[in-house]
Amino acid sequence: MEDVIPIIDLDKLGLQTAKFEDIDQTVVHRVSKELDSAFSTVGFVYLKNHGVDQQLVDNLFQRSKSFFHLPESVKETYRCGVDNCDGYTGRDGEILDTSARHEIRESYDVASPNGLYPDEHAPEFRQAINDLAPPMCELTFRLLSCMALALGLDKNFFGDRHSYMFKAAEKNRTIFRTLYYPSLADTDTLAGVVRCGLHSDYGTITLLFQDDMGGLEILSQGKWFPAKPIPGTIMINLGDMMQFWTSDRYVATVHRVVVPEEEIRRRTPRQSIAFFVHPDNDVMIAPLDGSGKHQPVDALSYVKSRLIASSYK
Ligand SMILES: O=C(O)CCC(=O)C(=O)O
Ligand SMILES: [Fe+2]
Repeated sequence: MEDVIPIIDLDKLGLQTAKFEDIDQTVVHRVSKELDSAFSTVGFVYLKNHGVDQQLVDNLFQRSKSFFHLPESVKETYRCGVDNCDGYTGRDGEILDTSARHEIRESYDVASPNGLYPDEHAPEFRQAINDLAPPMCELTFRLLSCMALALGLDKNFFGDRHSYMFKAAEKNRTIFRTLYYPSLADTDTLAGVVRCGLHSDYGTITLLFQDDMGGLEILSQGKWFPAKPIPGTIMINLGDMMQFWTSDRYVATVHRVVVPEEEIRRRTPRQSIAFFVHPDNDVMIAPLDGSGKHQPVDALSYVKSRLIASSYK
């Protein structure tokens, strides 16, 4: 199958260059253009040479697995809701595609270093998140600067509107989510059962790590394409709020995670880690070009409306 998702080499824009100010402007310019082109067409990109330490990523995959292997009754004590944005969501706890009968997925969300962590039952989970969060935030700020430049804005335009990213849930709904798709029984292969129903993400951008199982697909120009895992890369996709902000110049592409056809892959659990970047709660999202293409909405009201629509329990 043809590869529709471009790979962008961050080169010196990766975290191996300590300070954003020291980065070669030709690299910033190239990456801005490449992000602009990807976000205005397919809505997804792979980043290579991003500089996020793979050991920190592997560690979070491992610590997450320890949590998800706990008994359901223990995991349920950390249950998440629309208002308390930290915690666990079990199978069918969130239905992203209302035509799906079941979405067989588990997740654990945290919105800040001080949120609800399963310290008693998975003591190393908190540290694993909090080791990976700072590089994720720094990389995000660099990407937001490139996106602002590509749109002819001040380079700090988006960064200034994400100032509480992963700092305080009452001020910003950026979510670090670790996902676990359990082994599926034969009865789970019936029509209408998916690992993750089709949806677009709600925020500005999403940074995603996936294991090597595959199953993520994106809908582009009316066709589904696999977004296969490429080791060492981070997948970035655009969310609805950025689509509104840019008056649909950038597209929040619909995606899903399907149940694998091969039995061996169906029986194998899948894991991924998503960093859902959201603007500060009180930021009004209104088309930057002044067009009336979308109704202005504040970031918090928007995310809450989407959580309610996904019958988040
Ligand atoms: O698990 C994945 O690969 C993607 C999950 C996803 O799209 C989401 O949680 O928004
Ligand atoms: Fe998604």
